Amino acid sequence: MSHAWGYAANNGPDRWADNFPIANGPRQSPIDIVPGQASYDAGLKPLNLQYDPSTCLEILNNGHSFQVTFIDDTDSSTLRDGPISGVYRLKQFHFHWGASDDKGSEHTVAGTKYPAELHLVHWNTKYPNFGDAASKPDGLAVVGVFLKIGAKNPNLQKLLDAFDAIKAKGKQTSFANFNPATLLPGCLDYWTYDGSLTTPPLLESVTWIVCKEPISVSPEQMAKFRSLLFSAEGEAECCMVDNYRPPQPLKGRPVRASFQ
Ligand SMILES: CCOC(=O)CCc1ccc(S(N)(=O)=O)cc1
Ligand SMILES: [Zn+2]
Repeated sequence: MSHAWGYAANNGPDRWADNFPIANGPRQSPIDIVPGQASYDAGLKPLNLQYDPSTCLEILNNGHSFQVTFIDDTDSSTLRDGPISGVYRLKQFHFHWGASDDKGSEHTVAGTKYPAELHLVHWNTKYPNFGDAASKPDGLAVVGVFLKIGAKNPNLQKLLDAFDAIKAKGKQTSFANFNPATLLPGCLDYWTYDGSLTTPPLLESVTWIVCKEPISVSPEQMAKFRSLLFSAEGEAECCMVDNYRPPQPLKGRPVRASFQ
């Protein structure tokens, strides 16, 4: 029985290709974004994010990150325009972070790592559901937002205040009326490229939309992220940190910028 994937030496990113050979595919994520090599595309539209807080359902520890899940049976919380065509529905958002403030993001900018990265995961409504969309080259769109050490972020704090109920793997609790738009930066300039899920099954179905401007997180708030556990209740405690995949080869892919 192969052990489940994770971020440890024996099941981490360097071992994922053992069970998921697409890990060495042509459009893997994340990548290092080099601003000087990105092409400004005047045809790229502004992002159109419309989120309804009443679609917010629960917050859970899935053993890899913490995730806030949304009701996605209507077009109440959607992403339109930007680099995509059609309507994509918000399914969930989650984060990746480091054991210290010098690492944690998945995408990097000219080699710079941020302490954390937010992913807002949307699926293309031309397909019947998330699972089906995740297997299509234009099935998913993920908005990435970097977190930078600075002032306490009151909107992030609403998430962190729920952590006592989801400390261990498999724990979940109801989480209502949260507006994910409060986690977006003021400026929605972005880079975009064709990529993949950054965790197994690493499916090459993601249009990545990475915001240039970070949001703030305080050192104390980062410490709260690191208080979550990879481990379940009754298991030896293992702090949830360094749950990020490093940048992958670009393999000739264009990276476009919505700004000059
Ligand atoms: C078909 C089942 O696939 C899944 O459940 C994938 C979930 C999943 C969603 C988003 C991401 S990320 N870090 O690339 O934003 C990784 C994994
Ligand atoms: Zn992610």
